[in-house]
Amino acid sequence: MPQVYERVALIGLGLIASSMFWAMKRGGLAGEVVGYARSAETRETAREIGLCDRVCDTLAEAVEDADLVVLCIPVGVMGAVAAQIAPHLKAGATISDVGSVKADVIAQVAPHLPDNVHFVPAHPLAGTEHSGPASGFAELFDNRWLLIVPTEGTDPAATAQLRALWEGMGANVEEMDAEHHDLVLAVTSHAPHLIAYTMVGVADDLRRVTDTEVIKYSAAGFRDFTRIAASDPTMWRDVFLSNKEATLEILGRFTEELFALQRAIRQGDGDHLHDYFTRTRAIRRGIIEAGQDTDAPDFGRGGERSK
Ligand SMILES: NC(=O)c1ccc[n+]([C@@H]2O[C@H](COP(=O)([O-])OP(=O)(O)OC[C@H]3O[C@@H](n4cnc5c(N)ncnc54)[C@H](O)[C@@H]3O)[C@@H](O)[C@H]2O)c1
Ligand SMILES: O=C(O)C(=O)C[C@]1(C(=O)O)C=C[C@@H](O)C=C1
Repeated sequence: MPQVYERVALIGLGLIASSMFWAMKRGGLAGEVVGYARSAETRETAREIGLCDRVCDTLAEAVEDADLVVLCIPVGVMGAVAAQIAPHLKAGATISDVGSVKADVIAQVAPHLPDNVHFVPAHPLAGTEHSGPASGFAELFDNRWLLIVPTEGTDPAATAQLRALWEGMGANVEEMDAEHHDLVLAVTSHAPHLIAYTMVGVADDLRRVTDTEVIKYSAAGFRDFTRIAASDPTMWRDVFLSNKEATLEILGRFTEELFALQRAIRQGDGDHLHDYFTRTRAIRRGIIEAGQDTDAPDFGRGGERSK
């Protein structure tokens, strides 16, 4: 695979940045990858495990001379970090991010960037419940979606170059506008995480009250919830505060459906329950019959997976 950028700077050395580093190395996609982490402890770990060709102690040192700077930090601090790096960016550089929310991140970051750089926001639809510099792996983005969310005036050549990088890291790339992205992700990722956090919290409260062994004897369905509910608290606090409107919209709809199911159970309305579960089963079967990985929905835009 040919080199796509001469020098890449990764800001924040957690799950996504470390996976990007290993994926770029696997594909020979960057000449040099430098990294910056806020805490000395993370920088030390990064140096120990060989994460990044060079680990920098300051933001300024990391971004100067970088052809691509990727913000791999929680969405709540994107604006503050953009303000700090802005004076040190190289003319012509591309600035991107991997944040789980797009409209708010664009609103935070764009005003700080000088006119002589390109801003190309992006979001990989791939992750795990783990975080930190040692949690990344080269295969994380293989055959997963990467959504590029161009802003007004985003340079097509800069977008094409970023697309080539993500394709080189194994992802299938599509473009989407920020508002649509945030609504889709509220349905497919943000609300499900909040529901998982709630379910695990309820089970834990129940365990404390009754002293039964809810956690110990948890069945497979609940275990899946506990995996999701183990995700990083800072990242998810920021996601909900940042994608407030779309998440509240979806949670409102969710609550209405939940009340309807609650009423059906109370009234012994088996037909309602059966019809509902038949409809949801058909959705999953439809996805499988269409030959799509359930991890990579098509977002109703006719997008075909290229691999
Ligand atoms: N984890 C996932 O499943 C996933 C998937 C796709 C996108 N994302 C997005 O990617 C971004 C990074 O997530 P992650 O999972 O790699 O998180 P992580 O917790 O593994 O890493 C985040 C890193 O950012 C650093 N950081 C926090 N505040 C900072 C600041 N003010 N200045 C500099 N560094 C700071 C942390 O110290 C940490 O090293 C987030 O915006 C998240 O929404 C996460
Ligand atoms: O697989 C997981 O553990 C994830 O939570 C990954 C997941 C998701 O919800 O699918 C989480 C947040 C993202 O922004 C993208 C992907």
